[in-house]
Amino acid sequence: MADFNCFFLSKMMAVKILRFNQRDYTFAKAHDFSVCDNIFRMTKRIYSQRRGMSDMKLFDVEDKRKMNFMVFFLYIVVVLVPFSVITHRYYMREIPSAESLYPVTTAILFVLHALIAFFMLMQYMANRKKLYMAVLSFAYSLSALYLVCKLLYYPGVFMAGSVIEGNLNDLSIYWIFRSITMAAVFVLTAYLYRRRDSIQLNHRLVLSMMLVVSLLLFVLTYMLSSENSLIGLDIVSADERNYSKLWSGKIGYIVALSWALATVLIAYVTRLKNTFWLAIGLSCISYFGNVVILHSSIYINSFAWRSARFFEVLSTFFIVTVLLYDIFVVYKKTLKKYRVSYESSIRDPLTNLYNRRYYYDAMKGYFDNKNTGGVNLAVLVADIDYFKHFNDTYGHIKGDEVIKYVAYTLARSLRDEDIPSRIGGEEFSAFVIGATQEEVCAIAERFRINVSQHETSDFSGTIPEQVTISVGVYFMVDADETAEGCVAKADAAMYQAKQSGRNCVVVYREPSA
Ligand SMILES: Nc1nc2c(ncn2[C@@H]2O[C@H](COP(=O)(O)OP(=O)(O)OP(=O)(O)O)[C@@H](O)[C@H]2O)c(=O)[nH]1
Repeated sequence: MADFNCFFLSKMMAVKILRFNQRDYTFAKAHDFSVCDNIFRMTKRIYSQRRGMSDMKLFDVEDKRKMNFMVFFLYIVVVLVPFSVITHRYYMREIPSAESLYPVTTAILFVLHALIAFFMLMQYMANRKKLYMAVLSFAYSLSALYLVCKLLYYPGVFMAGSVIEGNLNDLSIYWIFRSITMAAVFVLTAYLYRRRDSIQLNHRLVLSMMLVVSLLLFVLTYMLSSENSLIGLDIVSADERNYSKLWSGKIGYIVALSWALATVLIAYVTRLKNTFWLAIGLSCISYFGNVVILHSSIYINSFAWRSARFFEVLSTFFIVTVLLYDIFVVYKKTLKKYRVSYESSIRDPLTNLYNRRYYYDAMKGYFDNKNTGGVNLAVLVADIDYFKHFNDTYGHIKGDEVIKYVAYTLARSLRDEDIPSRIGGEEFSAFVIGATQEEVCAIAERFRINVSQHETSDFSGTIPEQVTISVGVYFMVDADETAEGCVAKADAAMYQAKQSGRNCVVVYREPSA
């Protein structure tokens, strides 16, 4: 017993320390973290020794975090690095596909980013504590806006028969601003996630400031594009249609650095503790890979452009998948909770038989459906004989055991289609559907005999002495009878059984006039 208590005490401590570890490290530090750390390690050892015996859910958090980091590094080592190396090797190789592939992927990305923004906004609406979700939603909305603008620079997409060729300089300006803004918002997300428990955060202020800054950046992007002649940014040579000027300057490095910073911060602050943050981390590192790969490309049709696009699509795909998976998880959990709460609302907690309310509702439902025509219906009512004696002699806990035993025996004595219920303290009832009168009497008799033979049951060790029951049976004759009426008649027959000396089955007979 002492061991058992210690087990739970340790479990509580472990919860606390895990929280310190992941949520409030500074608080833990200020309160002598070394002590907590020792207890944590000790608890973990106790748990490890008990693996298989106890549920290890607590440490799932830790294990999952490590797993996510492994996936993260595997992605870098197995996908990102080899892809970048291959791309670097063949960066000049031109792919003869049309430039039209570019606006097609842009359109796909636009739809996906708009969807992500919508899903994240819904998550924020559902849980207003998650300000970082609103901010992320903002990042993807902005990205969708930039992507639409990029599409507008491909007039050929909208005009049948025209050549699909965009203004590469403007497209690059939009790409740079979209990337830098998104990376900056991811950095802000990491900060907000870290401060998610803080009540001082003014959501409206944060979101309004983001809106203003983003709009200013958007206007600046527009001003730098060819739409405006006052100021301009010339990064792509329009005649040669190549990007050597862009990548020889500092801009490429700034974009790459912003994504590197966003990746490190997201991984450090969130510790990739769940699938969502893993997806965000993978997304950031994919954007970083995107920039690194683009760095080796000069022509729009080069292999490097295609692989960079692949990483951008991949990065979006991670987020879409995890958001859809989240919806599935929430749906599954809600369904499970609903089932559990529904079951507990229709069951009697002591015996797990149906409760009185469900029992009467089920009978009424059966009568209302007019399924009664031609089907034999019967009601049994059973009461434990001298039950007060069990309570008085052995105490109420033993009395409860007797009730559980009789309920268990009732359920075992019935067929699957019958409905057993506990309708009162030590009173039970069953609705027997589609059985002949002989079969119903046989069921009632079987129930009575089974109850009296507790030595051969699973309860042999807990029932102190023989238990008997008195059973009343009523066969429904009139299609217009009510559930309460049927139970009352079976109850009357049960009282006759009590009067006849108990431990017997009596069938209800209409009193003669
Ligand atoms: N342990 C326990 N006792 C209960 C519960 N519900 C009702 N009782 C007790 O069950 C007893 C019912 O006793 P009575 O109806 O007087 O009659 P009896 O002793 O069963 O004798 P009979 O005349 O054979 O019915 C009362 O003492 C109630 O307190 C319960 O959920 N658990």
